[in-house]
Amino acid sequence: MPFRFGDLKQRSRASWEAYCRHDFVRALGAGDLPGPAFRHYLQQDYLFLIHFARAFALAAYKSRDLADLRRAGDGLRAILDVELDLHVAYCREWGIDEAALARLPESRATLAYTRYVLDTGNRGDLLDLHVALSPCMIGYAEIALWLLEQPFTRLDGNPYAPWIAMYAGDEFQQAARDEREWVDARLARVDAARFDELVEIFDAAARLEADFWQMGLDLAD
Ligand SMILES: Cc1ncc(C[n+]2csc(CCO)c2C)c(N)n1
Repeated sequence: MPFRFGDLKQRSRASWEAYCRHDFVRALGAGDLPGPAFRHYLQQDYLFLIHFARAFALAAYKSRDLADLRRAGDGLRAILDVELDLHVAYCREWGIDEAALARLPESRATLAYTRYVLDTGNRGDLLDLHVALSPCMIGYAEIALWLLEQPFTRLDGNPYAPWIAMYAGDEFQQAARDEREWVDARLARVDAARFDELVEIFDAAARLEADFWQMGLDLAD
């Protein structure tokens, strides 16, 4: 049986659940996440996105054919032209201006996660890097859809409703599906020993995503 993305989730179930069902996520859905926790998360996410963009540049470097090179280039451009602009606008609504973002000290959770992804890509190949990126790329899309199904989620008067709508929206859902397809196609060709290595990377990245939410809740530096 060829391996698929779902097998990565299955093998890392505890870490994946801890990430996707985190208290921060539930509070976003219920609309009762304290404002300072969201603001702290947003600020650190700005720094996260900058390193994430670098990871796509690394994916370009690690690409062996034009299709993968284009995919990496498109991902990098999407972060620079769409994601970061949206993020800065979102921060402004939450009273954080861009000059303040540029001066932010990086939290340990941001440092750990982003540098782990970059190191994984540096020492490994393009599949290692994509597996390290997949909890971010695919997890947020799953989280947004899950929230829309939960009885505790309310959208009326929820200050986080635009956040949920953005990740539940067609553009993000399509990007997540594309990523999943790419990973599925590559996983279909790996043996069990190689899959074990990839599970280790996936599990670490999922744990680091959960730590990122926790950093927001704890206002941790
Ligand atoms: C900690 C953290 N993890 C995941 C995302 C979500 N995300 C970041 S870039 C991207 C798609 C590429 O354009 C997605 C889905 C985030 N914002 N912050």
